[in-house]
Amino acid sequence: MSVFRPLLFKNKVALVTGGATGIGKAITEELLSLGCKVVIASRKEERLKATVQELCPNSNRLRGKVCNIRKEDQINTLISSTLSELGKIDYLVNNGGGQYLSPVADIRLKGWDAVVETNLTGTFLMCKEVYGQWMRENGGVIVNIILDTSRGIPMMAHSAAARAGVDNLTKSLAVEWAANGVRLNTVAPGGFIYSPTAAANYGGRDVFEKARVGIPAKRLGTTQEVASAVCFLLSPGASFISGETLKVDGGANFFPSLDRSR
Ligand SMILES: CCCCC/C=C/C(=O)SCCNC(=O)CCNC(=O)[C@H](O)C(C)(C)COP(=O)(O)OP(=O)(O)OC[C@H]1O[C@@H](n2cnc3c(N)ncnc32)[C@H](O)[C@@H]1OP(=O)(O)O
Ligand SMILES: NC(=O)C1=CN([C@@H]2O[C@H](COP(=O)(O)OP(=O)(O)OC[C@H]3O[C@@H](n4cnc5c(N)ncnc54)[C@H](OP(=O)(O)O)[C@@H]3O)[C@@H](O)[C@H]2O)C=CC1
Repeated sequence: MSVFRPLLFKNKVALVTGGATGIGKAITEELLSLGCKVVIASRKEERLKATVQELCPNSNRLRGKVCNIRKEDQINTLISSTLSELGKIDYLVNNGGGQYLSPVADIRLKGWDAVVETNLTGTFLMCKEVYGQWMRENGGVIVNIILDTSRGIPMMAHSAAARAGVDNLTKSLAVEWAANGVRLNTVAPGGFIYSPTAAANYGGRDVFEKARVGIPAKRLGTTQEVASAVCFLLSPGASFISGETLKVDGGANFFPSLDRSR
């Protein structure tokens, strides 16, 4: 059940990358329930179609658009087609991203570049394009999803470096674009938010279950718990918050026994 007041969100237009699965899908569901129109964008068309069919089969309040955030021309088209169909973009959620597990010594340059392009460069391009085409003149709110990198992330060093870059980029943009009415914040889920798609990338649910011991609450986080944080930061309730990083980790960051290398 949503904790937000729909009046604050009604008829807002939101663009959510990676919005067809996992955390992005929970954000999409929450925004739809609040009355937003939502565009979800990612690489795999079949996932987009399935989510549109599941969440909004009989209305065009939810649209799926294929876009690889590593491709500048595809981002340009995503933003321009959203604006021509829906007339505005009030909210951008840069949630699409990911990585693979590897010790640093085994990461090849091509793999490093793929992860940095996906997570850091992709977020930079999305922010720059939505600002240039809409938010510079009209304002808006951006939330960037990262990983909590505050203690480094062994086996995911490429992604940790890229996400720390996103966190810092967010702070610079929050200052540069404040006078244009644009707010940006970062949400940092702490490692273990269970979703079937996330688990599939890392060998199944067991990998996530093993993390319970390192979480003070002794449970995994849910995708809805990340979505709530995102919607708070999008809402007018956060209208004087910009450049901040909000961890959603059940306090795990303060729990020293967490062994992140497993
Ligand atoms: C332990 C639990 C952690 C929980 C916390 C985190 C959770 C999450 O983040 S959940 C989100 C999970 N979802 C994803 O990670 C999906 C998105 N990920 C990807 O798409 C890939 O990991 C990507 C970012 C690297 C992009 O892959 P792809 O489009 O396939 O990239 P390329 O074809 O350009 O490959 C480039 C290069 O990258 C290396 N590489 C890619 N995958 C792997 C792998 N599984 N193992 C080792 N190396 C990999 C490799 O060098 C590739 O080049 P080639 O060797 O020539 O193929
Ligand atoms: N689950 C967790 O414990 C945590 C997750 N996160 C982060 O949260 C975000 C969502 O992850 P989660 O929902 O768990 O996992 P998912 O694998 O379900 O989500 C990743 C999404 O990103 C999309 N995506 C990946 N690469 C690209 C690309 N190049 N262009 C466009 N879209 C892309 C994927 O769609 P497609 O493959 O169709 O392109 C997919 O929808 C990610 O950034 C993840 O790293 C952070 C901390 C913890």
